[in-house]
Amino acid sequence: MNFGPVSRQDSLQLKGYRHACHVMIYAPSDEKLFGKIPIRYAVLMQLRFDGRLGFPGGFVDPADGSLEEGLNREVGEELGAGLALAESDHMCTHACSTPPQKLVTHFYTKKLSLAELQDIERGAVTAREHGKEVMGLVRVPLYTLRDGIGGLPAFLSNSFVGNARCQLVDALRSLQLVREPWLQLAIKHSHR
Ligand SMILES: O=c1[nH]cnc2c1ncn2[C@@H]1O[C@H](COP(=O)(O)OP(=O)(O)O)[C@@H](O)[C@H]1O
Repeated sequence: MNFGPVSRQDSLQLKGYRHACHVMIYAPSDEKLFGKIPIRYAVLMQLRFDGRLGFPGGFVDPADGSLEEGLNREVGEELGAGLALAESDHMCTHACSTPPQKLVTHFYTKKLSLAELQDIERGAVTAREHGKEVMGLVRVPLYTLRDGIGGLPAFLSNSFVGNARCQLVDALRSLQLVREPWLQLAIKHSHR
């Protein structure tokens, strides 16, 4: 699937496309792995029913009224959390015209405190779609271990749905959650 960037506004004029909205929830963390490797940020993704990784969210129905109302409905079903995501949380939009479906993906990011993010993790196991469409939330390791593979490079080697992998890398870069040289190395050493 080939996704290209498009503005949120222009994407809404596209004919025959379905729209999907997804959100990356993250929080600063001063925790350390094994007491020494800084975690720096907790970043949430989810393991989906199809075995791939993606972000919370989904298709927006015309009945939803707005993209953000659709996103909040999907997030409620998947996480059981009322996040009240708004247009100001929007980060980027991409369109893909490759068959079988014309798709626009809208991506949002939301910074929370670690305590708020942990509340979402706890609540997610009681959400409607837990164990069905969503197999569980996962945190993205942002560090790279000494072997050069463990951590972010190995995580990026997983299978991702749609353009979720690009959304993750772009967000880590633009929000400066991972420093550029480490991000470059992680991409280079991932099995993709
Ligand atoms: O995290 C993501 N980022 C980008 N695209 C995604 C992500 N998750 C799913 N998609 C794509 O968005 C569309 C909607 O998928 P999803 O399974 O989230 O919707 P649904 O829960 O409404 O069925 C699918 O075409 C899928 O390829």
